[in-house]
Amino acid sequence: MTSHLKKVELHCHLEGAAPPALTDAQARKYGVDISGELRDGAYVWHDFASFLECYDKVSEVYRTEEDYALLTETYLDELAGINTIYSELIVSPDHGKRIGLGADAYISGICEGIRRAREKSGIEARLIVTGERHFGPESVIGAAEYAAKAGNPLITGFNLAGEERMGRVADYIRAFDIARDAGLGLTIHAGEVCGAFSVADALDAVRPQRIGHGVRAIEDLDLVKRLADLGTVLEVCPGSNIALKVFPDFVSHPLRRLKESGVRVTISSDDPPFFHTSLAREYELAAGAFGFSNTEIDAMTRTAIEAAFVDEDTRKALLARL
Ligand SMILES: Nc1ncnc2[nH]cnc12
Ligand SMILES: [Zn+2]
Repeated sequence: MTSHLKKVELHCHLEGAAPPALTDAQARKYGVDISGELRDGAYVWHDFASFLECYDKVSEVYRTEEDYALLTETYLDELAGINTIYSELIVSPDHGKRIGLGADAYISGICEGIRRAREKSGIEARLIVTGERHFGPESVIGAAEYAAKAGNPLITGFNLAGEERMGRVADYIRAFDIARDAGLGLTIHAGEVCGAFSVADALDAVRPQRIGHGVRAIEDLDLVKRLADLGTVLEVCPGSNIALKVFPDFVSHPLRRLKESGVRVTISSDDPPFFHTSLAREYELAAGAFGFSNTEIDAMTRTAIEAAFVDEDTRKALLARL
């Protein structure tokens, strides 16, 4: 049983956390036909590409600052309700721009949601601005420039998400240089849809502190040793990996092998309702499907706090709450 454990999440896409019932209400409010993407209370997709399309379409029904405040508050309230003390939300100012809301209002709504949730439960949250590979390298540079110039203390990291099969990490070095120079923490989606080469690419081109997923590093044991030696933290999302068929089942999922090889691993939910999961379920899977003891799970949560993109005072306070 893990319900009593304190929890931390480093990898959750904000729009990917949108509860289907809320999305349905939003679609009705704006008169958007979302029946192709949302049916019988579940999001509809059949592979990684159609998942990304579904994600982008769902995002389109969140249109105002208040919509984003509500979405953020709703998700953080859910996390706080399962004893989560810290959450990093992956956000995409490009989505704000695409719906005509604009990046500033998009971020401002999200920050209001964080403020409301923190006031109720004390949950801490930070934002990881992401560029989306499938929006092209120029847009990724734009996202990095936005994050760097925002001067928003809640924006503490930069990520690269989206279609991993589009381009190589080296094509995005400029964006990461901008983010690094601004003092942002760096993480990259790699080794999810693409194999070990993609994780090696991320280390060679950028050397981020963390990697989103990274689980297909298991295909190259020298690379696994490199990750362990560097202390790179993996944001592992087992439920997402199984839903997207990165691995056929939990028995073949490499979370335990990576941990036992000395790689620093953490657990997150990625896009919970899209993958029929939740952070609560991911912690239960860690105990059930992967057989970790509560002490081992607490150690992963501690690793997540150690790797969180926060100032040292906040890190100390979070460690004290564990
Ligand atoms: N699992 C995932 N991989 C890459 N990009 C994403 N955007 C939302 N979820 C994602
Ligand atoms: Zn992700």
